[in-house]
Amino acid sequence: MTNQINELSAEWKQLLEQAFEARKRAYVPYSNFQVGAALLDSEGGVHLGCNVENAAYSPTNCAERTALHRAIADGHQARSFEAIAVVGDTEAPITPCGVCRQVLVELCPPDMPVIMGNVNGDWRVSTVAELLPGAFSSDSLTKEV
Ligand SMILES: O=c1ccn([C@H]2C[C@H](O)[C@@H](CO)O2)c(=O)[nH]1
Ligand SMILES: [Zn+2]
Repeated sequence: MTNQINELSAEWKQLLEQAFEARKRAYVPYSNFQVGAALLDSEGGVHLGCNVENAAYSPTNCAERTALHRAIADGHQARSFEAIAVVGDTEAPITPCGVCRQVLVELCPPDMPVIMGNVNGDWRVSTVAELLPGAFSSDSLTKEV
């Protein structure tokens, strides 16, 4: 089920708008598919990301990971984030790829909202844990011996 943008809280609406702006910076000579992300930190700061592609394809960085890694590099603590918005030109609201879901699980709280939108203003919200059920995470590496 999707919703229209005017039903969002003001904070999430603003985050989606920032993701929409970040999308314009995408470097996408191969797919021509622009994606933007905006990550809200615990102090109210916003970290923008766009997808950055590569001729060798696999080094391509998605918008979500650009924003997350940028925030970590700027000194923010893993799992201190409050929300992320992502926007792409998809028919339904864009949905993060599997690699980004794994990175979201690593760096964000499990109940953190992921606000997914498209350029038409459709949106839906899920949480990090809902997007990757049964995730392999840091917990999986801790075993009593
Ligand atoms: O949630 C998504 C889905 C795709 N992409 C990028 C990767 C690639 O550059 C292009 C096409 O898959 O879109 C993102 O940045 N985020
Ligand atoms: Zn991705």
